[in-house]
Amino acid sequence: MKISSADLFMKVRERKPLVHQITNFVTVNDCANATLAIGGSPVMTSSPREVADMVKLANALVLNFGTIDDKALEAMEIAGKTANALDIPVILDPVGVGATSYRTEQVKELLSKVTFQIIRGNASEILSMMGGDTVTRGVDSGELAISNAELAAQAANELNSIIVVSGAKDAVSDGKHTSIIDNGNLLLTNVTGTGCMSTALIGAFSGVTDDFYSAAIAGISTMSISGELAASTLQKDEGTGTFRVRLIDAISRMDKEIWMHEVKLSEKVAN
Ligand SMILES: Nc1ncnc2c1ncn2[C@@H]1O[C@H](COP(=O)(O)OP(=O)(O)OP(=O)(O)O)[C@@H](O)[C@H]1O
Ligand SMILES: Cc1ncsc1CCO
Ligand SMILES: [Mg+2]
Repeated sequence: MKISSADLFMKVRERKPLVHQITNFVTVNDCANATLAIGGSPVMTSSPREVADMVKLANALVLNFGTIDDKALEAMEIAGKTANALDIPVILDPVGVGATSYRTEQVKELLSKVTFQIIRGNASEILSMMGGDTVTRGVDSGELAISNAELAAQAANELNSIIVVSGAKDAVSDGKHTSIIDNGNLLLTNVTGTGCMSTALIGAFSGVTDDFYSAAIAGISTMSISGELAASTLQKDEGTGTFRVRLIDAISRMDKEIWMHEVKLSEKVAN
């Protein structure tokens, strides 16, 4: 598992996958820059009249619930169905699901129409997608009793998708295997969109392989390791603004060697 994720860095930079993202207006620019930094090519378009044509050109599709409205949801359904028909991987970021009934109902609706190869969210969002008691506050995660690894494994079985639960420890599961990534830095929670950007990275890696488990690990671990590296460069008079810029620097410098040196990845077989 470790080796196949490591090999994806070069593949992304060689192939420059086009990652079509229907995403939120808060973090759209950061997601485009994160995609470029890892070697992908972003396109962020959301008109229901255009998305079917755009997704046909794409290597991966990312659907992000951050600022959904009825028009964006219409575009997501069209793009998602088109991608499914063409075997283009679809990745969901269920931002804020659990906070309001609109988000929770609409994500269920979309799940019934579109197949997602990977779903990445924080623990509250993933729990809410399984019908659990909601602890999502706005777009941030609350405290849960269940570990991210257990949650990811259960959600993978229930939702029939590879699940990434991000947090202090990130977990990736296909329901049979669960991997834990013990990288990260608290500063990642003080800059908006680090979760959205990690989903964009997962999209880029999914555009160059059909090993979506390895793509999910590569994407989320790139964000967590880049957070550590960016934090380690901060001087006394620097804060979250500089951190945000250094984060993109670290993503743009990430490669197989750095990743192999920094990643704290453990794999276990669930149940
Ligand atoms: N307590 C923590 N300590 C260290 N790293 C963390 C912590 N919580 C989250 N992270 C890291 O922050 C990144 C984003 O994950 P997070 O769970 O905060 O996403 P999110 O809630 O969807 O964020 P957003 O909605 O702002 O985009 C991941 O790389 C994750 O590992
Ligand atoms: C702050 C915020 N609100 C809606 S989307 C978003 C970006 C982080 O998910
Ligand atoms: Mg999020």
